[in-house]
Amino acid sequence: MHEPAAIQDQIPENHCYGCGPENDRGLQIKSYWTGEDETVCTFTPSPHHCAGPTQYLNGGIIATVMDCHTICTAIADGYRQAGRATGTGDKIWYATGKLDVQYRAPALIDEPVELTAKILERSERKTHLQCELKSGGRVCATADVIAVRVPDNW
Ligand SMILES: CCCCCCCCCCCCCC(=O)SCCNC(=O)CCNC(=O)[C@H](O)C(C)(C)COP(=O)(O)OP(=O)(O)OC[C@H]1O[C@@H](n2cnc3c(N)ncnc32)[C@H](O)[C@@H]1OP(=O)(O)O
Repeated sequence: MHEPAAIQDQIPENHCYGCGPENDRGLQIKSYWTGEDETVCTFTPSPHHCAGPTQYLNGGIIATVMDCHTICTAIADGYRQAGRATGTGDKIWYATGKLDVQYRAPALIDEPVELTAKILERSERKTHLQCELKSGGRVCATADVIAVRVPDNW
């Protein structure tokens, strides 16, 4: 069961290409909590997001949606840990310190991809997450991500 609002719609002033509602030429992914430490996102590719062969999704787009889904999860978790609703009070930002993607199978361009993110560990300065991307019912990519907390003026 999803919380009513997407995480990205609660984070203010985000112009990110992958996840910023303020970027009308961006991918505008939406992520939702499914549990204490887990989130999901469904992304529907457009034909121009293709790889060399037109039936498969481009690897950079795969990395982008995994990056944005996990970093937005870390940001929302930062607010949760602070005991605040996402986007309220002083801004909490995380940037990608590490994004290690394993491409395991080609992802189809003409089907939505399903992403899950799981928080493995968190400390004051960083959050360690794992991400899985499925297409056509199989795992096509996994990622190991370190989100690092950055100041508002980053
Ligand atoms: C207003 C701001 C907006 C921000 C973005 C909006 C995002 C919206 C959503 C966007 C979604 C898309 C998001 C994007 O696209 S974000 C864009 C892509 N990312 C970047 O451009 C990041 C560039 N790098 C930096 O700014 C700094 O190097 C960062 C901030 C990453 C670290 O800075 P700094 O070096 O000063 O940090 P520290 O030394 O105090 O270390 C702190 C802790 O972090 C650990 N660590 C650090 N690096 C790594 C690493 N590579 N692997 C493993 N661990 C690492 C480190 O060991 C330490 O841990 P501990 O020893 O405490 O245990």
